[in-house]
Amino acid sequence: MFGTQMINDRGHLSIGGVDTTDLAEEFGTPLYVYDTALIKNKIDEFKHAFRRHDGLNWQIAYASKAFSTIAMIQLIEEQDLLLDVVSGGELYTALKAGMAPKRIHFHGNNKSDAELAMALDAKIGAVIVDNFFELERLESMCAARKQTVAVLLRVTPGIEAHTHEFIMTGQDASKFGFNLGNGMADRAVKQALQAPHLDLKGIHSHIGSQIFERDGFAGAIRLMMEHAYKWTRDLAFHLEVLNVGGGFGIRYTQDDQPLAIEDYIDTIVNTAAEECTRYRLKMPAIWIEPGRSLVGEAGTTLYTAGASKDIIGVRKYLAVDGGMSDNIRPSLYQAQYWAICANKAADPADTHVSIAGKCCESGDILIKDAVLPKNCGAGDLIAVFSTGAYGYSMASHYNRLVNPAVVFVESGNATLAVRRETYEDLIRQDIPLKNLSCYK
Ligand SMILES: Cc1ncc(COP(=O)(O)O)c(C=O)c1O
Ligand SMILES: N[C@@H](CCCC[NH3+])C(=O)O
Repeated sequence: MFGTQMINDRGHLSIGGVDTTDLAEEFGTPLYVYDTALIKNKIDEFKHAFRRHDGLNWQIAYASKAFSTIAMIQLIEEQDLLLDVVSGGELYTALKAGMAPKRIHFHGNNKSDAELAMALDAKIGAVIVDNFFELERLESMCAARKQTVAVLLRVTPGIEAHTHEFIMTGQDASKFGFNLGNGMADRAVKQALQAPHLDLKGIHSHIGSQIFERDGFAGAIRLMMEHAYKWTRDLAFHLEVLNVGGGFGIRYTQDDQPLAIEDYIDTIVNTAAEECTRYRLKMPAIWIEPGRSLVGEAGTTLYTAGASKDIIGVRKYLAVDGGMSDNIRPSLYQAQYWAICANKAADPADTHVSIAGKCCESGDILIKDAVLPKNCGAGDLIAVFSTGAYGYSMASHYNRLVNPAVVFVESGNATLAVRRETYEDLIRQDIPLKNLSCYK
């Protein structure tokens, strides 16, 4: 179990000192429950890992794509982190939450003019430029506004991180960034240096997500520093910032063994320092952008079990009141999760079942091989762990299911952070046929 999760004296799972059966009763299911103390602990672990490196200039920006709501961003601001956004919607949420614009960085491989204008209007801290199209547009938009903006260039180091192919981003064939290997990044640096309204601070790479090994980070940094050396020598460009993105792995199942946060940070900082010594470069500021590793383990989804189907000798299904609409990751990446029966948490888990979602897709299976107590069935509460990242943020309305509520729990208190959608919310943007002029 993670953070403040424990089995209380009623034999129930409790999180943040709150019994999950009480949460289900008060807020309904499906329900995303966030252990905010655990989020703060993770933030502290990252800060501590950096502070061990004396004299290092560092920054942590939370990648809000992992879980972006007003309350979450306010928690991030309160913890003194920076914020990454990748769309106008994420930027809007951040600004509405009161995040200081200077502390926001804007990513994305296809930012629209409207999104760039929104970022420039707000005077955000930095734009991470992904491609030549954006580089040119950003310079001309800034010129028209007589405004300068700090930029990093996203580079693709040509590293295949050991993770699911859908969440690898550092390989040569990636849709993201300027390739280091084929001269694209060199041209981008030259072009950015010549752009009078772009203040080139450094480079950024993000090699992928849910990474359990050091090699990918170290390899990417070596390649980036080799190029930084060439840019210093040939273009008199000194790298102020080396942003190595996010991607730090977390525990979804009991078999997962991610590195300690310190290990990731030590690898990053030590590799950068070694390369600076090798090339006689000044150590750049090290920026990171964790998403999953800050919020993933802090999130638990509570479902109520309903129908079951026992195909003797094949498989037993237990269906819950949510599914791929609140957690697309099992269907999209074959992601594995761990679940327990939250109201029978002290009972021995000895029966293999497939926890099925309620969407009209055979692939809507949350956990193919869960192990639950024998008598866990209709009406029981199922807790799926580590759903805090890319669950709520990737939720859909498939089958017109409403998005679940989100509650934050801490020190025995539970507070609603996002209301459950209503059926009325589902049809709010719909326009009746009789009002469609083309139909008349
Ligand atoms: C550019 C960038 N930064 C940061 C992240 C956050 O990654 P993670 O949630 O794996 O830490 C992502 C997502 O993978 C990303 O694309
Ligand atoms: N959404 C993905 C990770 C991609 C993150 C963005 N680059 C996941 O759930 O694992």
